[in-house]
Amino acid sequence: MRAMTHIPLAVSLLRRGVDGLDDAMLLMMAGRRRLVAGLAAAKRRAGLPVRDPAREDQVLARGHGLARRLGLPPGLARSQLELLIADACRLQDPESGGTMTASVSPSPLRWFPPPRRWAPLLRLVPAPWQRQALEQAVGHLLARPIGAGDLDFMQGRRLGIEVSDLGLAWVLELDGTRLRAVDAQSDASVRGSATDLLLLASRLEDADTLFFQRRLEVTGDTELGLTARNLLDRLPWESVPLGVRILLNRGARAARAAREAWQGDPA
Ligand SMILES: C=C(O[C@@H]1C=C(C(=O)O)C=C[C@H]1O)C(=O)O
Repeated sequence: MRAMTHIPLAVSLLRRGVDGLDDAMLLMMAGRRRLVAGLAAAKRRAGLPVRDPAREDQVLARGHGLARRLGLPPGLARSQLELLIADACRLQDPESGGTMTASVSPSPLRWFPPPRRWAPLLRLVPAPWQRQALEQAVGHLLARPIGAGDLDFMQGRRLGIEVSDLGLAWVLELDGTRLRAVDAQSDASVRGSATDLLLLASRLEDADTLFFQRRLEVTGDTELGLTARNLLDRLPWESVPLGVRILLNRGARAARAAREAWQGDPA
C-alpha cells in the first residue's frame, strides 16, 4: 500500500477550478432540461411532434462548429450533444416514462432559475471583472446625480453592496466624479437578495417597503447607509438612460417571476 501522498497546492487549486466547471456544466444541463420542458408544452400546443430530425442536425452542426473554434475534439462535442438530445427526447415523450410532461409548470419562467441557482457561475467570474462591470453599471445609473454633486456625501467614504443570495459583496468609493469599486472595508453596507436589489434599482419596489419587510438591511455606519438609501429613493429616474431603465425593469421582473415560479421548489 502507498503511504498518503502529499497533494501539491497547484493540484488542489486546479482541482477546485475543475469542480467549479463541473458544477457549471451540470447547472447548464439542468437549464437545458427546463427549456426542453417548456418546448415540450409549446410543441404540444402547436401540434408539433416531439422529435425534429432537422433541428437535431442543426444542434449537432452548431456544436461541431463551436468545438472546432474552441479546439475541442469533435467526437467529444458530438457525443455529449447526442446524450443531451437523447435525454431531451426521453423527457418529452410521456410513453417513455418521462415525468416532465406531468410537471411542466404553468409559468414559462420555470426554466429561468432565480439568482441563487446560477450564483455558482457568477463566482467563477474573476473579481476584477466583476468590479469593472459593477463600476460601469452603477456609473451609468448614477451619472446625473454624481454630476450634480448629489453623491458628495460619499467623498472619502466607502459604501458596500452585499448580494446575500449570491454571496457577492463589493465596496464602492467616490473618487472625484467617478465611482470606483475598491478592495477595502466598507463604512456602511446595504444588503439584500439579488432580486430585491434589482427590484429596488428598477423602482418596482420602494426602499421603505423593502426595509420594513427586512428584505433590505443597512449595516455599519447607519447614517451613511441611510443617506445612500434615501438617495436611491430620490434618484431622478428620468435621468437614467432609457435603455438602462428598460433593461433593469425587464431583469427585475424576470427575477421576481423566477423567484415566484421557483417558490416551493424542494431542491
Ligand atoms: C428540444 C427539442 O426536441 C427534440 C430534442 C432536441 C434537442 O435536444 O436539441 C432537438 C430536436 C428534437 O428532436 C426541440 O424540438 O427543439
